[in-house]
Amino acid sequence: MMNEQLRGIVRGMPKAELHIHIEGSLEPELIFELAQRNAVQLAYQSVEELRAAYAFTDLQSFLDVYYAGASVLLHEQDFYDMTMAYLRRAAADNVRHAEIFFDPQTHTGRGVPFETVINGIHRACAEGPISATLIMCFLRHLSEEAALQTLEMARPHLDKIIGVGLDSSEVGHPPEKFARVFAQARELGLHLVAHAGEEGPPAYIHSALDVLHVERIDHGVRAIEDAELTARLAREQMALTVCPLSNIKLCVFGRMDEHNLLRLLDAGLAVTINSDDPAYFGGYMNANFEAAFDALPLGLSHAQRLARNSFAAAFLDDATKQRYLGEVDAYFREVMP
Ligand code: HPA
Ligand SMILES: [Zn+2]
Repeated sequence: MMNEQLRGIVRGMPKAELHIHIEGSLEPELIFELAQRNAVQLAYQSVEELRAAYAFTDLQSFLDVYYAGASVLLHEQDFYDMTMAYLRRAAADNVRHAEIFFDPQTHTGRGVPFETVINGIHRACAEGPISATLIMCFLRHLSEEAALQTLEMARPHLDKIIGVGLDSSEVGHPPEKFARVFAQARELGLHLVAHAGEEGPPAYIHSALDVLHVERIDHGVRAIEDAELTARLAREQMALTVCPLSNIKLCVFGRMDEHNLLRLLDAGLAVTINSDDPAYFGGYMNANFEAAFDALPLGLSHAQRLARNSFAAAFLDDATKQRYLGEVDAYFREVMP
């Protein structure tokens, strides 16, 4: 258990969030409010009954509930309200900058127009209390053809996204399946990331790097099973966007004191801490930091390193990045005993 002084420092430090699915920030209360507003019938009778369904055994058991929750999003204002609620909550945790994933296919598959989704989310980012940019994710359980069509739909909106990512059911859907769509996104000058090594094997991290040419690995915790890969990730300072509470809720690790976050840091990897789907996994950024710091022997120097890593791995221009890194260092000079 960390001491209260360190807890205060970790809560107050400036940080960036690089792994947040905006649909995963939809709180049960807002799901019910939107269901009522839009006359959508849910399979759950109450907020309590919905929350009771948040007992996951693996990634797929979560995704089934997560896609059901997203079914209440119909109008641009719904996407705006969801995103604004997240940005306000992140600001309260001293998140200065967020790079937000969204899953257009979850909505276009239900007949919601692509522009309804992106315009609502983007307008909230433009008006919200913190800096925020968007990464469009392809659902890997669907075909590469469907991903290519989604990239086509995004073409008139390229000024609203900074990159593309890959999420949903990992095992059985390796990065190679999306080689052509990532090549096209790269041609368009978009940043590239992919979920890899959450439930999938280290081989998926290799192919995310070598076939898709990603610039960050989302999760990546299974890298540690491959010593050569671990050494490469350290050598290349390839950022991992680790999500501690997510990993426990989805049973990637049995308990937080078994999480390999500190082992990854000790191996020299560019680890960051993130919330993934905060409405479903028990907390936003500071809850993730506190859960990790409570269970693992992490100290002040780790806190500073994690805060620095989050800005260093962000898709920001160099001057902005240096300004945030300077802000982190100034904060730690101030609080250092
Ligand atoms: O943690 C995740 N993994 C894969 N897909 C997802 N979609 C939302 N969260 C996740
Ligand atoms: Zn994720």
